[in-house]
Amino acid sequence: MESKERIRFDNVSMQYQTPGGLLEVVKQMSFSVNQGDFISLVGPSGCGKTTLLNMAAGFLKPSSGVVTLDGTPIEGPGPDRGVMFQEYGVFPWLTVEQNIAFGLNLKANGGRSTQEKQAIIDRYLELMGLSSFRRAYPKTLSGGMRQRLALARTYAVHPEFVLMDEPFGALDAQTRSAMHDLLLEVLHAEGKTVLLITHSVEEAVYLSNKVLVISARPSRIQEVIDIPFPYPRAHSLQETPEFNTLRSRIHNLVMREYAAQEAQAATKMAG
Ligand SMILES: Nc1ncnc2c1ncn2[C@@H]1O[C@H](COP(=O)(O)OP(=O)(O)OP(=O)(O)O)[C@@H](O)[C@H]1O
Repeated sequence: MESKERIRFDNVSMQYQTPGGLLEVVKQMSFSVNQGDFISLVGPSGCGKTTLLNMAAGFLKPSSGVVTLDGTPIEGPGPDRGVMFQEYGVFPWLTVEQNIAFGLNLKANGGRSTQEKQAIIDRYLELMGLSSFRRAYPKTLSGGMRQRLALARTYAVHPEFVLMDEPFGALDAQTRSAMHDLLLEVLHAEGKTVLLITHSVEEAVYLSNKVLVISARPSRIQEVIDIPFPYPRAHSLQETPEFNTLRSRIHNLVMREYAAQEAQAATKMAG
């Protein structure tokens, strides 16, 4: 059964004004994000993935076309959409606990009593294994712990949508893998809808129910690949032939687009 459409990119194009002229980044792209989807965007560097995420977040408007949420054009950011960027997105001047509390104390997320807020903070401290570091400052934490704190901050305000731009890129393989499972656990418990940008095809296949391969610029959707594995998922999935078949299929598609983008860049240099 197809679930309800929530976010829709409808014939979206984006051009940026650059010193070298108008750069056509996204071209007439249409796709939907349904309730409960975990969609990964993969594609060559500079193909416009962050641009698309920023449109869903409400930080950017398309040059033409429209991005809607439940049928209404997105006009700006909102507490229903939690955004997590590559940089960890934690405030160095606040303690772990204050970082998690930050979003909860914003007016847009108002309406909760002090006890309710404390219960949410305690729950995420516990879930992310940060309880004994509640009064620590981010600089005293490891990369993985800072990443968990960033996730806790994003989740604490209970956004319906989690929009993530390469959130695990800087982590070592083990921490990354632990973060994947933690993410799947929280999503399973709280039923969120996710858009993730990643350069790791493996990560995309392991986490998503759908992978969008974005083409070289001007970008279109090259292919939408359904990932049929049921949730909850376990690491052993990554050892199966089915997983590897999908991984190499998507990898080949992405490599082709990387090559196309490189060729474009080379032509430009030569011209
Ligand atoms: N505000 C801007 N002004 C001009 N050009 C921009 C602007 N923002 C992005 N670009 C350009 O648009 C293209 C797409 O950028 P975007 O960050 O969306 O790509 P991306 O697919 O997320 O890249 P990466 O995988 O490297 O993070 C890039 O060539 C970038 O330099």
